[in-house]
Amino acid sequence: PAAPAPGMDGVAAALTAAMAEGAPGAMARYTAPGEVRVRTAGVRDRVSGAPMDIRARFRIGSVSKTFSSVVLLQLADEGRVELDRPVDDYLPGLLPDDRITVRHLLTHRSGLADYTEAMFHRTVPGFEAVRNRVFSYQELVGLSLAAPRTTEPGVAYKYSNTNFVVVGMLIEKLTGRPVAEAYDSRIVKPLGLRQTSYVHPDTRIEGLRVRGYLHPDEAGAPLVDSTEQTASWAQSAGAVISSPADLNTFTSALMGGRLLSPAMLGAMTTVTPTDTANTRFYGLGLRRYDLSCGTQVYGHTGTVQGYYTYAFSTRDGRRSLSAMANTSNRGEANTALGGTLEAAFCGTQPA
Ligand SMILES: CC1(C)S[C@@H]2[C@H](NC(=O)CCCC[C@H](NC(=O)C[NH3+])C(=O)[O-])C(=O)N2[C@H]1C(=O)[O-]
Repeated sequence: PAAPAPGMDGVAAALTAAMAEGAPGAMARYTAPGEVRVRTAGVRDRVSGAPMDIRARFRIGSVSKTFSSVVLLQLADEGRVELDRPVDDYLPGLLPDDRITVRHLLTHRSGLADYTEAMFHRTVPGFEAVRNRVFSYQELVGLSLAAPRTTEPGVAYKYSNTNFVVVGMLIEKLTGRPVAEAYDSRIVKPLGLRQTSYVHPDTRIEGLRVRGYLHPDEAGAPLVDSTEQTASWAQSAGAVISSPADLNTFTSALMGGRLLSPAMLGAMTTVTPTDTANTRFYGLGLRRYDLSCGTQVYGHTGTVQGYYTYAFSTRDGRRSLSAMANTSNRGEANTALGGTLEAAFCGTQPA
């Protein structure tokens, strides 16, 4: 019998809580030296009733921002881009303010408005309007520039998907190749992430998949199967597809120093607070959560139609947790799923 794992009882309780808040299913995978622990709950497909499966693939949303950040920081390590230079030096004329630097994009301090606020103001109509649309990067930036800037460059943190759309444009300008190739050659292949892909604008999730279910704004309205979408509204800000094991590998490898120089990883993990409680922070395309037991974990969260994701590791990369619930537009389910972090990394028992 496996050794007792008190934290995993807490993880299981968090998955159950996410389901109680409306997720059809949820799952989590925790790794520590010589240890892999898995918990699953509910279903990955409401029609077939297929049970949640730890091997299944799903949309990771903004965890994709950490993939994009790693690629850009590798280019910085190679001397091909400087973080404190204006974006305008690399993409002349794209942005209306040449004070916006590459670092401002990675830290969400550019002031560029987030076009998804208007796009998804009405959840299901907004999603249905774009789920099969293909946007160019330029179109997405244009949507942002049609809205007022949120801050002077560098002055304040204001999360915006637009920042990582521009990061994708930078990667394609600097490499001369699509971001998909950069993810593949710089992260997916070197780490052997066999369940990770960037497919745009194809709408399907190939292979064993989790179906995602979007909660409408109207209470009691039926869930919307949001599995198939181009994710073109997100692209380098949120269109990667992955699995729990690959996310464990990715965050562990990143924090373990396998993807960036020590100096660049140090820059990436240099954070500023994003909440008043001083427990949530943002670095360069990377979140830091300070947990109640004193453990600091680094990674990213994701919210894309039908999927909530958490993917975090300890600073040394020796412990990691990935968790997913197949619903969205349901904050209570997201908060419940987030309870897997405290349980896994602090060993807290269910309440
Ligand atoms: C900062 C976030 C939360 S939002 C950002 C990005 N996801 C999006 O921008 C999609 C927003 C609409 C999602 C949709 N919600 C609505 O339509 C509400 N009207 C739903 O819940 O499926 C991602 O992923 N990030 C999360 C992150 O980084 O954790």
